[in-house]
Amino acid sequence: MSASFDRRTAIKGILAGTVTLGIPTGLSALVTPNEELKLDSNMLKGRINHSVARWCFSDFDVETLCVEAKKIGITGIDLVGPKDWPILKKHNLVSTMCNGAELNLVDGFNDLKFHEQLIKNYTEMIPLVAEAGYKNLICFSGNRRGKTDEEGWNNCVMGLKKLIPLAEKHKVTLVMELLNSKIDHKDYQCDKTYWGVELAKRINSENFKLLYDIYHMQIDEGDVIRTIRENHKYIAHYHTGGVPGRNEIDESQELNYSTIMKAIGDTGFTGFVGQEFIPKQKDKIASLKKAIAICDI
Ligand SMILES: O=C(O)C(=O)CO
Repeated sequence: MSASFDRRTAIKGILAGTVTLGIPTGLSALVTPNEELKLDSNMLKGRINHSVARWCFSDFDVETLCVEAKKIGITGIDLVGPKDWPILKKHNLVSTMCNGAELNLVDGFNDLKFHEQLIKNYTEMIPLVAEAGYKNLICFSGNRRGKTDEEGWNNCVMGLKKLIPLAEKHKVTLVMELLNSKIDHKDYQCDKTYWGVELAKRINSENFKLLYDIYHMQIDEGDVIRTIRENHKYIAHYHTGGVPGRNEIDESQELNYSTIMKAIGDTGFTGFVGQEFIPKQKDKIASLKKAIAICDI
């Protein structure tokens, strides 16, 4: 039996539902760049809830991204604010990680001088998120700027604790993103899982959690699966991205996303995994489709 016959048989099996999608040696290894991957929402196993980060697909308008995302089984769009929520609603998609209350990534809750503006922004945004029926609102530590871990934790606790009663009342979770400070976000303070987890422990509310960005954490600390297993109760959301380069999450990069997804699934996670890679291939939707196939476990 030729290798190409094997591959075609396996692809047919996937389409017929007799071969499992997302196995580590599976779909990504079976589909060459020239072969179209057939994937639609009915073919997914449903153990992972899929979303996609709006900014990575900024070549498309929000409406087009909604249409294309829906076709391949994505049910949420990450990092959109109130202006675009009506478009998502029209397509029955969830705003899975709302944004719009943050100042930016470098000026965050770890610095008292930003608290007045941040508390105003989040106090206005939390009820809007709840009214729209959404759950997660992103926030950032901000850059360290010479602060010790302890100073950063204390300042974040002071600012965030003022918002937690409102978040609890509206059943909205404030989600702080872990970003790497080695390559992409030099000096960002919430750059290691232990730092975010310690903050979550001090805030001690189900309405404060972490966004574990697999791309960023592979760069800054590695040890992805063990870290997820040990800390999943503090994690509300995951982001993907190929390492190095933050491009496609396929065989061109170092992480085994199918295995990571299985580990996430095994923790009983019911939130969303957002694709947050910058597609390098010309057909960006084909890249997104393949990412969903890899993460469908
Ligand atoms: O800007 C980044 O690097 C992010 O991951 C934001 O979500």
